[in-house]
Amino acid sequence: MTAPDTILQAQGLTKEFLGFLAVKDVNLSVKRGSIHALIGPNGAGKTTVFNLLTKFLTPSSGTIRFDGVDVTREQPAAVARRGLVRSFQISATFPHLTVLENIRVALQRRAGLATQFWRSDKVLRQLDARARELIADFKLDIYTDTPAVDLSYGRKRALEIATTLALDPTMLLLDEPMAGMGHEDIDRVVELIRKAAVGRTILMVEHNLSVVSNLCDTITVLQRGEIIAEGDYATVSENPRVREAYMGMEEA
Ligand SMILES: Nc1ncnc2c1ncn2[C@@H]1O[C@H](COP(=O)(O)OP(=O)(O)OP(=O)(O)O)[C@@H](O)[C@H]1O
Repeated sequence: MTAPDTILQAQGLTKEFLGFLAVKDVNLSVKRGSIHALIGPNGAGKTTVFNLLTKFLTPSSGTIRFDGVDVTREQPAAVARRGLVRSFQISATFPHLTVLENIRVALQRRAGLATQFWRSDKVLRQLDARARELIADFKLDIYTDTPAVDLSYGRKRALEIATTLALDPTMLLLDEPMAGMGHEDIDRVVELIRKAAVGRTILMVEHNLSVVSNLCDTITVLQRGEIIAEGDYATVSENPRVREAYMGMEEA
């Protein structure tokens, strides 16, 4: 039975690749409205769990329930329609479209208008208003008419998150949102994620422990495919198994 405040629950999740157990009997509950991180040293199985949860991989055994529904056998697009959306899954940005055009395309997809450009001016004007709101939320105003390809790396990630939010997901899964970013961009994206989390649940795989400590309510630590600790940052960072797993890796 799933507790009502649990939005995503994996039970006994296992993934075997040709005899190698990359994920072993993982039981994970994500609380509705929380920002939850999945961390662990290289090769711990984070990406595999992430791909299992978003249905990009089929589990060897175990179940996944989202919002009270068993989605273990569903296709990625079907779970995305239920509101469990992986950043960059549906919303990859188009490099030669401007910021406004990229967000408009995502909003049109959500509204089911992607192939109906003949829709009334009124509907398109409403989409434009929402697009400009998202652009302002993400502080991309001065880049409204800039092609995505000309944005800095951090702003490109901001645009990608904005296009994902245009789909208005209930739960957002982010795979290493800070990868390859400098300090200034990291601070900006942390704020964006905090904003994106209002009224939503977020699960992220992230290597940057200072980001995790500052942003996440719950942290699940994986090592060799198994959960070795879970709790808030203070709790997991004091756990001897976690300290051992991360020994000498704090700055990684
Ligand atoms: N398609 C695959 N076939 C075989 N082995 C795989 C496959 N995908 C992942 N693995 C193995 O499963 C283990 C877990 O990999 P995974 O990428 O999930 O770890 P990770 O925690 O995301 O690591 P990183 O932090 O380095 O990205 C690794 O040993 C990896 O080599």
